[in-house]
Amino acid sequence: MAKRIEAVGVTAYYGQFKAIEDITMTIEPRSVTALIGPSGCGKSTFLRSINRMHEVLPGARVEGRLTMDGQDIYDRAVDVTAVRRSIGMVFQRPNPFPTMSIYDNVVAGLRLNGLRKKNALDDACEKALKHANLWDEVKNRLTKPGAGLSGGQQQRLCIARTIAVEPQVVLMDEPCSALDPISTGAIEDLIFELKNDYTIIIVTHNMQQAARVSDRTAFFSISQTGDPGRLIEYDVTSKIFTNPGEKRTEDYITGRFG
Ligand SMILES: Nc1ncnc2c1ncn2[C@@H]1O[C@H](COP(=O)(O)OP(=O)(O)OP(=O)(O)O)[C@@H](O)[C@H]1O
Repeated sequence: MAKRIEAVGVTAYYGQFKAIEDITMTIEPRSVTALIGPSGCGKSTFLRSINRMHEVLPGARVEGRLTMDGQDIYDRAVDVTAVRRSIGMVFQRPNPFPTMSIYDNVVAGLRLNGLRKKNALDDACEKALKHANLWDEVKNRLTKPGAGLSGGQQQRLCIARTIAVEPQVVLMDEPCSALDPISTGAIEDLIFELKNDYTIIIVTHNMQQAARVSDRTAFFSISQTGDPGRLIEYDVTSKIFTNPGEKRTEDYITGRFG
């Protein structure tokens, strides 16, 4: 299921503004890769370039090459919907469909893909909720609204919704920033389990979180306001946090800037 993502010379623009420049990195399957760096250095822009969400904004475009197991994500022959289905995304704020039940939230993507059989939907719903460590908490109220869950439960519901369609890669944009420490711990445990099956890329402002959950860490930064974000250093997480190769990385992780 999990696939390797390769970025070669990826540059992304909002109109004339170059937000990131020349990002080259390989993201290994069945691993967690954290993207860290000061505000505005382009972490989210890079993340959204991976599943072609960036281009949704008017005037936004991506240059360079992004591949998933060697297949060009931006190839003209590629179906954008298929890309977004195979590269799922979890956002900062839990965003369950507010009027839908827990069950309908989880199977929404499967229904969009044409799955209709009740047994198959039931099985997929249970499997995704179990995988998201939410089943026991919601199994007796599947028909109740997803919006009635706590913030942390809603985020796990969104993760269940994302993995129900069995993506190959899961992108997470600060998935815990709206959650309390206990819910954050539950999501971090879940991320650790999910990496057995998925390639996970997580943007986080929380350095301890990056150190706890990721195998590799990419440090992005900008030289000055108006400049594009660049990848400064990318290495195994323990190295980035104990013995970084770049002074800028060290300054950032020790809190000297950012
Ligand atoms: N919709 C947009 N239109 C124009 N510029 C944008 C847009 N979104 C982001 N930018 C700019 O692109 C640059 C990179 O933004 P991005 O959100 O990717 O950074 P980030 O590292 O994820 O920041 P943060 O940590 O604050 O979320 C910033 O200068 C930002 O102002």
